[in-house]
Amino acid sequence: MVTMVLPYYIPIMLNCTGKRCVVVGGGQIAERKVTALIASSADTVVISPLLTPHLMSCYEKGQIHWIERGYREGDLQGAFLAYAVTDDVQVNRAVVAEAEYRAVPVNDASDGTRGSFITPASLRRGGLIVAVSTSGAGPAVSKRLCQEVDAMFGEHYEAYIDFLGKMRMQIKERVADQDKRQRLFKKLAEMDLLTQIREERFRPWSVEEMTSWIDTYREE
Ligand SMILES: C[C@@]1(CC(=O)O)c2cc3[nH]c(cc4nc(cc5[nH]c(cc(n2)[C@H]1CCC(=O)O)[C@@](C)(CC(=O)O)[C@@H]5CCC(=O)O)C(CC(=O)O)=C4CCC(=O)O)c(CCC(=O)O)c3CC(=O)O
Ligand SMILES: NC(=O)C1=CN([C@@H]2O[C@H](COP(=O)(O)OP(=O)(O)OC[C@H]3O[C@@H](n4cnc5c(N)ncnc54)[C@H](O)[C@@H]3O)[C@@H](O)[C@H]2O)C=CC1
Repeated sequence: MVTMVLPYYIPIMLNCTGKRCVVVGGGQIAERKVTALIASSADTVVISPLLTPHLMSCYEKGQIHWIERGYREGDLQGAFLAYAVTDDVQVNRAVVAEAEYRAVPVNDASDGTRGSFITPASLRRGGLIVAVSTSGAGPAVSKRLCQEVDAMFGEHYEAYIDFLGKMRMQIKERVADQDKRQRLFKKLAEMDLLTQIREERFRPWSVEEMTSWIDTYREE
């Protein structure tokens, strides 16, 4: 019998804004990783002798830096995050080795188990992120499951998440007592707004409505 032990991955949400993220390789897979980095306003550096037309247009628009050559040891200096996404397994291995030496988190697209992190399939609704991973066992399945979840979550989730964020801010501003805050957050999470959202009856609250809700429930 073949036994396969998958790594026990820890899911995290990484804030790459303004951070130097180095992508080694400029092909189709690099394109996927770079698209996410650009969206996150990372300081994205692509090292590759060639770029896909899409990556070239990102470069022309000033969305990425491009180092037009093959990878060299030392390229990960000052990196916050690294992706080894060339079609040359040896190069990807060398990138991973340098990343390990420099303690930079690294993704190896040609062998998930070699890098320190893998990329889940994901969907967004404003601040809501749903990420799906199979720990590398079946990336295409991650993609399909994510599409299924995508179909379950209507566009209205964006308004809901926006509402949650604003309410949380109001509660933090107005309620100093830790226990009271906790109770309000719990109450907020329990409110059946999702039914309203699904039935398209959800209407964003005004600040006055938010503060009056807080005042009503803070002493319970
Ligand atoms: C380990 C991981 C490392 C990483 O890249 O982070 C990895 C590795 C590999 N993928 C391979 C193949 C494919 N990958 C996809 C698609 C996606 N792959 C993604 C992630 C990951 N892929 C990480 C694990 C994720 C997890 O399971 O949790 C997604 C989710 C996110 C993204 O890439 O951004 C993205 C969907 C994006 C979307 O939703 O659209 C498809 C399907 C398609 O492209 O339609 C195929 C072909 C079908 C197949 O092979 O299953 C191969 C074999 C290469 C070869 O043949 O040599 C390897 C190498 C290996 O097996 O280690
Ligand atoms: N993680 C994933 O979802 C998937 C991963 N893969 C893996 O990812 C690898 C890359 O796939 P694609 O992007 O489709 O390949 P591709 O052939 O489109 O692109 C390869 C890129 O690597 C660059 N490159 C080659 N040697 C280099 C070097 N020494 N230094 C810097 N850049 C160099 C090339 O210029 C090219 O831009 C595949 O070989 C495969 O192992 C493949 C499919 C899915």
